[in-house]
Amino acid sequence: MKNIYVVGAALIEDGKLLVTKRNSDRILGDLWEFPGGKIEQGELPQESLKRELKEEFNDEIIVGDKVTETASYEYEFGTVHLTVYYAKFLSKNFDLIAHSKVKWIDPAEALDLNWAPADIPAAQAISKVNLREVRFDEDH
Ligand SMILES: Nc1nc2c([nH]c(=O)n2[C@H]2C[C@H](O)[C@@H](COP(=O)(O)OP(=O)(O)OP(=O)(O)O)O2)c(=O)[nH]1
Repeated sequence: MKNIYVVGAALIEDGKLLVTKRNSDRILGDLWEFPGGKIEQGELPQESLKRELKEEFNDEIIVGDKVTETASYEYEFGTVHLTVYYAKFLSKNFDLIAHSKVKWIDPAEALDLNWAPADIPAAQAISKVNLREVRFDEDH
């Protein structure tokens, strides 16, 4: 089975979480996810995340701590190992290239979305967090 290493960003602002819906024509189309993508050879996960957000939204981000441990899910096309990191925007262009929809939600609402299956542990973890208390290195 093919292993696919993926990073996602839990982008937060004013206590809200940004969630994105995958375009219909992609693998796992129309499911909600954390924006991000595959880790490429030689990249640190945090570097992949910054590159993906630049590609997908044309935005710069700051990457913080992991939301929870890496979750693995066996899809028919391979096993995705997904790690989600807290992040925040430095710019906000939001060019929608890979997504059909984005919205800001309260953490508790994360439990109601139709997520890509690998995302469910991270979504559940975030649903219990007061996002206003999430700190980034530069805040210390
Ligand atoms: N970006 C992202 N991908 C996820 C999440 N959850 C999840 O199972 N995946 C899967 C979907 C894809 O198989 C893989 C990430 O690849 P990707 O986002 O680059 O999407 P893709 O395969 O459609 O694009 P490509 O690089 O092949 O062009 O991980 C998530 O929260 N974010």
